[in-house]
Amino acid sequence: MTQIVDVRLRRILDSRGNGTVEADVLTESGGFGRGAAPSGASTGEHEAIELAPEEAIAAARERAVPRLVDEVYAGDQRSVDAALHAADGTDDFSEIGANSAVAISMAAAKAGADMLGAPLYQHLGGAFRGENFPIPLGNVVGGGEHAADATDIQEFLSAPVGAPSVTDAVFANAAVHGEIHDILAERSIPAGKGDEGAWAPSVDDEEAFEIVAEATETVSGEVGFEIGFGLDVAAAEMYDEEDEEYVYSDRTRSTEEQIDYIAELVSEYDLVYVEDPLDENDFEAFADLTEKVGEQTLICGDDLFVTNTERLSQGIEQGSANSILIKPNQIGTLTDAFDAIELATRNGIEPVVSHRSGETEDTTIAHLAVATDAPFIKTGAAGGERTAKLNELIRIAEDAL
Ligand SMILES: C=C(OP(=O)(O)O)C(=O)O
Ligand SMILES: [Mg+2]
Repeated sequence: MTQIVDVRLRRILDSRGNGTVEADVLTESGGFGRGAAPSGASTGEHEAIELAPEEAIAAARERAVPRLVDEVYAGDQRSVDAALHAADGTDDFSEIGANSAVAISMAAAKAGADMLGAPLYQHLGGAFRGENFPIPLGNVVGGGEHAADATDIQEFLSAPVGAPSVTDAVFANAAVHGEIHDILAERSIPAGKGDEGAWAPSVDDEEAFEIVAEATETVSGEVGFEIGFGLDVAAAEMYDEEDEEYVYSDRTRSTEEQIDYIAELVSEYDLVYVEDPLDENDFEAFADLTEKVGEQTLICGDDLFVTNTERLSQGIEQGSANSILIKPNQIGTLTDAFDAIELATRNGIEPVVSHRSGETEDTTIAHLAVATDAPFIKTGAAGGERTAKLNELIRIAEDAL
């Protein structure tokens, strides 16, 4: 019933106005699924390879489509993703592009769900998925690779950890985003937005901490539940490999100083989450920091792990982190993303399902987070390609009751 009979690929726009790959998968009995690849700006060195969309589409048409059409069932996700790996033949999707692979993988999952008449989260998670909903981490102030002349730290993330429901949490993050707009106006600080819709004011990190702490406290008082905040430092982007130091606008920090700095920030601001506080190849420094503050906060590996089970296994062995970011396009298929989540969960590592800075209206990650019972999802606070996922979470929560 779910045998794939057609795969169509096209180039569409992403939220940065760049081209990306969209896939349609059709099945024998009329099932239909559509998936679109996101794209990173602060990409990890060890991610699967994104090709130019035209190149990825041509390669996938030649190598992957013949292995899928009349060969594989869309309802059997592991077979779909195994066919994509076989078609590519490398370990980083450098032949067909991780952008083609992830678009097809997500489209096939949706076609499978369509045929079964189940919502995607149900198809992926099955009857025994958990009953929890992810807490959304909302990017409210940012800079780094996502905005010029703004903060050194890439993302300041509102974290409504006390929200009674996913809907309350989504609206709380939007309120924090709005409150920050007001604070910036009061201080006469002009602010455009970065790639993910976060405010990108020309302030130093210290002032950004002050503003985000004030905004989360104010909104928390208004809504009556706890809203903390966290960071994506994206430290690999500021690490100078030759001089072995972290380069900030106003100073540099050695690895030891960076560890101490982050530990101080965790205590001072009660941070609930810190992503990529250190360089993407420094499993050891990550372990030192996790040893120091892992009881108080989540130390999350994004560029460190790149959703890759081999790198995650090394991190587990060395105690490098207690959380992992999950980005399906970093590894190329939903199966690989699921395997990373499963390995993490089995080892007490909290998975955070995540968008990319370049996004589309695709909502697969909202379903993936619910299907896998992930405790967090990072998918922005405002902006159409971000609210696509947040609004889908609200619908899923209503549907799942
Ligand atoms: C979402 C992120 O940014 P990008 O997609 O640019 O890697 C991130 O670093 O977590
Ligand atoms: Mg990151």
